[in-house]
Amino acid sequence: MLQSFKLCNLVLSRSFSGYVSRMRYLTRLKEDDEACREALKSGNFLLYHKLSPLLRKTSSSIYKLASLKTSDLEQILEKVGKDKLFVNESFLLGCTDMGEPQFSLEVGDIDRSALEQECRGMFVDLRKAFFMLPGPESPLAAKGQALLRWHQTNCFCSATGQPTVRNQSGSLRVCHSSGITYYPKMAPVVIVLVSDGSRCLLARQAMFPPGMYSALSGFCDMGESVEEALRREVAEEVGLEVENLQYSGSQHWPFPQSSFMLACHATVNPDKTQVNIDKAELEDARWFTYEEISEALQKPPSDPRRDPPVFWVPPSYAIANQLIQEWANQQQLSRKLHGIK
Ligand SMILES: NC(=O)C1=CN([C@@H]2O[C@H](COP(=O)(O)OP(=O)(O)OC[C@H]3O[C@@H](n4cnc5c(N)ncnc54)[C@H](OP(=O)(O)O)[C@@H]3O)[C@@H](O)[C@H]2O)C=CC1
Ligand SMILES: [Mg+2]
Repeated sequence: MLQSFKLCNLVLSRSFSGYVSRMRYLTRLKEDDEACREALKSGNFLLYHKLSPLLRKTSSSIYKLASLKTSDLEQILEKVGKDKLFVNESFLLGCTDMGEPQFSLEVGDIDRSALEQECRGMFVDLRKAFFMLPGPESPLAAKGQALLRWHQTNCFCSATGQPTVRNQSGSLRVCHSSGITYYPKMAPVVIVLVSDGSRCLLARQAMFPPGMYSALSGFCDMGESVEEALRREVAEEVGLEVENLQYSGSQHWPFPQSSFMLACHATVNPDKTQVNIDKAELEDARWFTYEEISEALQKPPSDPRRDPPVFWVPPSYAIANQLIQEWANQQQLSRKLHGIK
């Protein structure tokens, strides 16, 4: 018993110190241009063509993010007529579990099909890539795109109009004229699954694919807490007052631009569930039963051409799905406790 406890502690402390040293290494790469240039010599590179990540089919016909080593990337660049120093345009993303630095590089000014051929892969729109990639790779693909997009849209100082200059890692941009430093930003968004105890409230915007309903969401206003934003959004969009907020988790969401999703559960008084929809924001909002939700969770997204559309919920990579899943699990448990089938 004692031995297994010691072993467990050893494993934990090893992985902990491994994690800590990786994070310290990344901090150094962010702050020290010279160290980052050195790291580029032994990096792993994710390529994006006009913000679409490069994917590669593995032997088992599964798609993965294509990750190229520095020497391979330099060779490919030379073959497509680009100077190998172009690797220095990359941005630092993180590092692998083995401590190898990872970078993202936009190659949109190089011929797409020549690159696809040389890299034995294909550039895929990020929304499609989310459906194709194994779970843990989607957030990395999104992070790489978000960082590239931020640099592409923050080339000038908003105070002076002068060009901003990146550091080597891409963790910031500086305007040398005003001295202002700009850091990559995400917009905070609250997302909430409202329950009345036995049903949950889902809504759809007119732009959603047919049949898809999701949890309520909205951008935080300047100066608001998560709790304030969440209560306001629910009041604005469906005219209800929520209570008992409970934090569930968070997610970086790249569509259409970088949002930082903060996901919560909340309840309403079961006697005050009449929704009053803000039609400017939402096409519909409805209460769904446990049976409807558990059926939707078990089936893949509906065929968008089906008429009338079938109800479905966001796919598993969206934090809305996590909220809905958690609510269904909690309902299932409480039904079991009360002997309901
Ligand atoms: N991962 C997930 O599970 C989910 C993610 N989301 C994401 O959450 C985000 C917010 O959802 P949504 O319900 O549409 O938000 P809101 O309810 O706040 O409605 C969008 C409104 O906010 C405006 N807006 C756009 N960008 C910003 C910003 N950065 N700050 C403040 N206001 C802004 C828009 O104006 P206009 O368009 O007129 O410029 C629009 O009127 C979206 O990016 C969406 O993709 C939503 C649900 C699930
Ligand atoms: Mg909204």
